Amino acid sequence: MIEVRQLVKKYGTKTAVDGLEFTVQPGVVTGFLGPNGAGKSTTMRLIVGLDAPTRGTALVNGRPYVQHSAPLREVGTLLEAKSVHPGRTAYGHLRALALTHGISMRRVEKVIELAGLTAVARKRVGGFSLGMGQRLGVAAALLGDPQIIMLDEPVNGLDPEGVLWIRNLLTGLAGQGRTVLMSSHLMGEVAQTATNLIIIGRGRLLADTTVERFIAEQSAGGVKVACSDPERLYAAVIRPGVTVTGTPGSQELHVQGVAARTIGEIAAAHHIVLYELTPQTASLEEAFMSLTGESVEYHGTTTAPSANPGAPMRSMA
Ligand SMILES: Nc1ncnc2c1ncn2[C@@H]1O[C@H](COP(=O)(O)OP(=O)(O)OP(=O)(O)O)[C@@H](O)[C@H]1O
Repeated sequence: MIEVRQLVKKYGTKTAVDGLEFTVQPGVVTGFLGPNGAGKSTTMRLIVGLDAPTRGTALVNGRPYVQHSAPLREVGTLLEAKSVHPGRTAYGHLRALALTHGISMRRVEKVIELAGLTAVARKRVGGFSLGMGQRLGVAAALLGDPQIIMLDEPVNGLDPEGVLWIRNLLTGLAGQGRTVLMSSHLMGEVAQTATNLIIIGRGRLLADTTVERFIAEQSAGGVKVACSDPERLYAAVIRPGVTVTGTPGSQELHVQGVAARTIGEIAAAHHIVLYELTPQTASLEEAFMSLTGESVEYHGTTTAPSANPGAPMRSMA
């Protein structure tokens, strides 16, 4: 378990982490999200004692990281600024780490295999691709067979096979009861891999929830309907509290305030053929954007094209 309590980190006048408070539970993968500069990497560095907090505490398995006698066995980390000597081989790097932590060479072989690095284990790290470097970083994180695994952007640079490997690896580790915290900017990946979510913006906690609940809460909702006679369906479903939008001439309607099941029943009762009946849920990406819009520190200048959501169908009443 990771427990972050009233954590603050200031760099001069800049407050990178501003009173964060959350717990990362064992047994599930927790996604750690936030816009650029939100304070994710700083928080992770504070958790493993690479930086000292200005105030507050970060505990791993009940103690500050530095107080563990064999921290590599407690917490495995992949943080962005991983420095591996380019002249070293993957095996040499892991072997050196293992020797300083009393870890067996059998375990070194095991993590090399687990990370899919067997074919390149005796090659120099300087010639590794970004993806191979990531795999080596993950192998190093797993070396001590830790109960807590914390990975900053683990799928960065990985090809689709590598992304799938990380997904299965992390869910497998969580399934063994370990605590897994991963940061990522790839929302689709987080949605597929994580169960819990911690979202921060400008160093503050914005949400401590589950992926499912977060998407449900942030979704505008409604039901997309395509049918043989939208004007008759409109007349059949409309009542106070119900909004129906659509474009005249189109078979599609967007209905808010009536459950999909009820719309289906109404359509059947009126002998209207339904071609589509889809409850609308936001993607994690859309939900994230709607929550963090205010907290984005670095804005681009591109304007998104208009979504043209369609006009309310008052004229069809
Ligand atoms: N050593 C440092 N000195 C000064 N400011 C820093 C330092 N490290 C981080 N910061 C600042 O603290 C804020 C949080 O940075 P951090 O790297 O933790 O964010 P992040 O959420 O990991 O961002 P990204 O998604 O871009 O990696 C940023 O404004 C950053 O510029």
